[in-house]
Amino acid sequence: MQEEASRERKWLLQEVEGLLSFITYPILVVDRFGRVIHVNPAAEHIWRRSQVVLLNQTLQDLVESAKLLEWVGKGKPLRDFPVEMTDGSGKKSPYLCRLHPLFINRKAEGAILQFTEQILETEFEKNRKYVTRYTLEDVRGHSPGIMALKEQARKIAKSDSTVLIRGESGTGKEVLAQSIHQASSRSGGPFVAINCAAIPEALLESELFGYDDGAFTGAKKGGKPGRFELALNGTLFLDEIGDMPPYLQAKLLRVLQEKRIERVGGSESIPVDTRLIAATHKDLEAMIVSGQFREDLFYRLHVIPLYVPPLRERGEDLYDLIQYYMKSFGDRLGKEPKRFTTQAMKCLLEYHWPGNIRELENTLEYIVNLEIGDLVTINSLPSSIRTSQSNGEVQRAAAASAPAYPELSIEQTEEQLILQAVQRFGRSTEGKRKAAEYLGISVATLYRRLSKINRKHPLS
Ligand SMILES: Nc1ncnc2c1ncn2[C@@H]1O[C@H](COP(=O)(O)OP(=O)(O)OP(=O)(O)O)[C@@H](O)[C@H]1O
Repeated sequence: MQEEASRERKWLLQEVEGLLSFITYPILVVDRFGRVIHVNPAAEHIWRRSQVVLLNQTLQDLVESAKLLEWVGKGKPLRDFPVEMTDGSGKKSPYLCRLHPLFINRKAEGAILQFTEQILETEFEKNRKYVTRYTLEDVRGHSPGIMALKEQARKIAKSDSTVLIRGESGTGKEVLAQSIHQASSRSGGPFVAINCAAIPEALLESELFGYDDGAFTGAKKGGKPGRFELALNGTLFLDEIGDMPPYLQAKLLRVLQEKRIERVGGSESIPVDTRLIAATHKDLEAMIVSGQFREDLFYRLHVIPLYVPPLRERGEDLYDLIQYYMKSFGDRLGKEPKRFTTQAMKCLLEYHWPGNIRELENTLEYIVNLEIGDLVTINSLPSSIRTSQSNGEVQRAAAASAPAYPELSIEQTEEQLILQAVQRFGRSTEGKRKAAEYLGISVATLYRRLSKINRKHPLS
């Protein structure tokens, strides 16, 4: 068994090395401390150091960005994070970094980093970056909160007013922003996103507004357009707006009022025709009170406020999302969808999902990857969910509220479980199908048991 696992590991490692060698961009795999644990030949080439040498280095030795290491620890993906790197010939150049987090038991333990030289970016890649992946059809869920949100989004998509999307991290704010762009008359134009928390403060201004020739040392010859200009005739998505520094808040307010920008170091006033969608998980009202966020900017952004509810308030959607991700990861990995035991499904349904849909997605990816059998049991779940306090609390609360006396017979317990499941999923045909799956019995058995219960207690 152990030999088998070791063979499998060796095989996997060779596969990974083979795949990495095909990629012409430098790639680093690092652990959560930034220690390099894997590199590809393109990385050896750019730093002109062999794999053995690079494996003894850290991210900080190779890339000039303290913030990048912070993001490795956050476990969130990043696109187009600007960094500076000194290559093997001593030349310092700007690069864009893409980060794919790696998890063990759902804890961020490292990341895969890919670097693209900014000036080497092809036109194709530039355009690809500004294309959306999601439409309103992809905003999954039928809970009242999500149905109302989708309806609101459909209504406001056509207007050009500024939208402020609020909601906890991982609830799908960017998915919603992309969907609004897709449903708008600007859908033929670019969707340009920028994460105000991910871009180092010193670079944020020039990223947003662009810069003119000679604006600062190291500036690209001929200047560079900012994201406002790149989003011409399209939508600009300002993610994590609560992290925008105060001096840029003032500048953004002016741009929103005048609909014109000036590049850093430039004097020309350039008209901008862009719809703005901002998003944040922060409490902006509290930030206004503490002087961290400008009240006038808040009201400029707050024209159309939208709120994406957290997953724990979308009980009706949870079951469908679990099945959806089970199927989608199954398809991706060439595996048949697995069934859940009642106990495992109960645990997932009762968990409080602090990381929202992103956490659910990671959890299902974990299950589909690691579960060898057809049945997902409680032991197949990440330990953090199995042992989570919320589940413990639910169990304790259930135990506390259960009548101490009289004890129920097996038949009565079964009746109760069936009635609770039907109550949870509804009495429609679809609801009964879900209830049967939740209970781990066939639909026919559920119907038989229900008619038996109905005969015994005609009013239940
Ligand atoms: N309604 C949905 N249906 C299916 N998947 C979704 C839905 N909403 C979000 N997701 C998935 O959840 C993940 C997180 O979504 P997204 O990045 O939009 O969240 P966010 O609220 O912008 O997060 P953050 O505040 O951390 O930036 C994505 O991988 C996305 O595919």
